[in-house]
Amino acid sequence: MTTFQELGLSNELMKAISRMGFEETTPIQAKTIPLSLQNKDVIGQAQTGTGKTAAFGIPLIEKVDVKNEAVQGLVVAPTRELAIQVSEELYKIGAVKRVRVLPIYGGQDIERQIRALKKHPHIIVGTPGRIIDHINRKTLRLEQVHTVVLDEADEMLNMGFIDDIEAILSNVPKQRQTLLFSATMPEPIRRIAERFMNNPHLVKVKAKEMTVPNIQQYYLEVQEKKKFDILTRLLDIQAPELAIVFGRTKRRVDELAEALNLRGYAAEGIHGDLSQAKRLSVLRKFKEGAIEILVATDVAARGLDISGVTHVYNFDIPQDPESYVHRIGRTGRAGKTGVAMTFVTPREIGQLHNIERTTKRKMERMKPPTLDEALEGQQRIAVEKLVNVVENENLSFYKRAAEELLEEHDSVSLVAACIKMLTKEPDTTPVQLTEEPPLPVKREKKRGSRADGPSRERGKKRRVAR
Ligand SMILES: Nc1ncnc2c1ncn2[C@@H]1O[C@H](COP(=O)(O)OP(=O)(O)OP(=O)(O)O)[C@@H](O)[C@H]1O
Ligand SMILES: [Mg+2]
Repeated sequence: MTTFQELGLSNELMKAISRMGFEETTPIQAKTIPLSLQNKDVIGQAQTGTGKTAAFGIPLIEKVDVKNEAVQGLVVAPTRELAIQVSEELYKIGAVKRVRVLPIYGGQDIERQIRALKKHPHIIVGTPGRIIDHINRKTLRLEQVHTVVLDEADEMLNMGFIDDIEAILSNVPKQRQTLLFSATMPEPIRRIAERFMNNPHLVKVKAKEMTVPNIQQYYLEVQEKKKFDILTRLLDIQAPELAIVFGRTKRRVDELAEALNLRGYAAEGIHGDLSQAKRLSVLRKFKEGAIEILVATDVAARGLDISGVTHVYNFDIPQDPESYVHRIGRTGRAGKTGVAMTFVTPREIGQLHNIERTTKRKMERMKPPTLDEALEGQQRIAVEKLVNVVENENLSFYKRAAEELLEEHDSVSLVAACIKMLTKEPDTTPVQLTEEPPLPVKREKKRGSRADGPSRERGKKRRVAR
């Protein structure tokens, strides 16, 4: 284990890092921070939730000259939510040093961003489209940028952002450092990376499997028509603290969120067709626990770090192994445990094996639970609630009534009645979901072909809207 002290960081950074509660470096941080501090180009690959943001954020912030008012660092991320989250983490790392960090992304009032850009941020974190917008309007100047980070670089290429990235990089000095981070680095990205980078060091945190060991992975073979009933039974049995349910298309996400609400769950959907304000408010409510289930397309699969996500459900099997790795990586972060459940229709078993081959990890088969098992699950939750009240609350006010009741009824019947009243019986309200055709059988990964409708943003041909 390496401590941050051993990396020779400034006192300002040390103070900020200890305020963030980080004690030791994670492996990717220990391996890449020294290289980045020496201005080397780095391709960093490590499992989800293992601190890649700070791995590029710490050296980036360390190298900022706060007296210089020019933009010195540029971080590019594939989604708006991720740009915001990364900028928040960089802000924390740079809080003591007083580094100014600004997120810029589509869907936010451009005039407001222009005003914020005039306040001389040192670091910009943005999505490709909006960064280009500002470059073209000359409201963002990048001549003094010394470090460029591409977070989730492979996803940006999947989404067809390659031309945008090239355009952005052509506005940044050639003598710069380029850092590329992701949990997955399929071969094509490494080749393309060579074009953007100068003799990059490939740092891969050695792991037997592509996914973290603290996520339990299961699959359930389920007929398309039965998926929804099985999902709600699982929710009743597993009682996740916070859960993310991934669906394949925007329509699917809308329908699932509505159906879950019909059955009494606090769920909301997030996908690329919602307004930015709506996307942010849904995510905020989820983080605060006001909704317990986030239903999402792959737009929420990458990078998002939400503590308390205990379960990920792949209602539809992901289109490619990389997507699987990132989706399930929304749980089991920073050493916590998590559970991932993937539904597979009989015709999609080939895709399941394809995922297992790539991740080098077998998912455990789980039998779909019955309605009785769901009821047992709910009963168990009721019992836990009851025990919790017995052990932790002051019941003196209720004891007299209890004693009177016990004179007329036996204690077992009374407790059974309490449990019955507290148990939420599984809801079987009928719901309507449009059937999704199974994924086509394919061995080769096809890029940029997620069946999630055409993109509305800047409509390039390979771009995927989610
Ligand atoms: N050294 C550390 N000690 C403790 N916690 C850390 C450390 N570094 C990062 N973390 C925390 O771990 C969590 C995951 O970090 P981060 O989001 O950077 O992961 P990631 O590797 O980028 O994952 P993904 O591949 O999903 O994007 C965050 O909450 C972060 O604050
Ligand atoms: Mg990340």
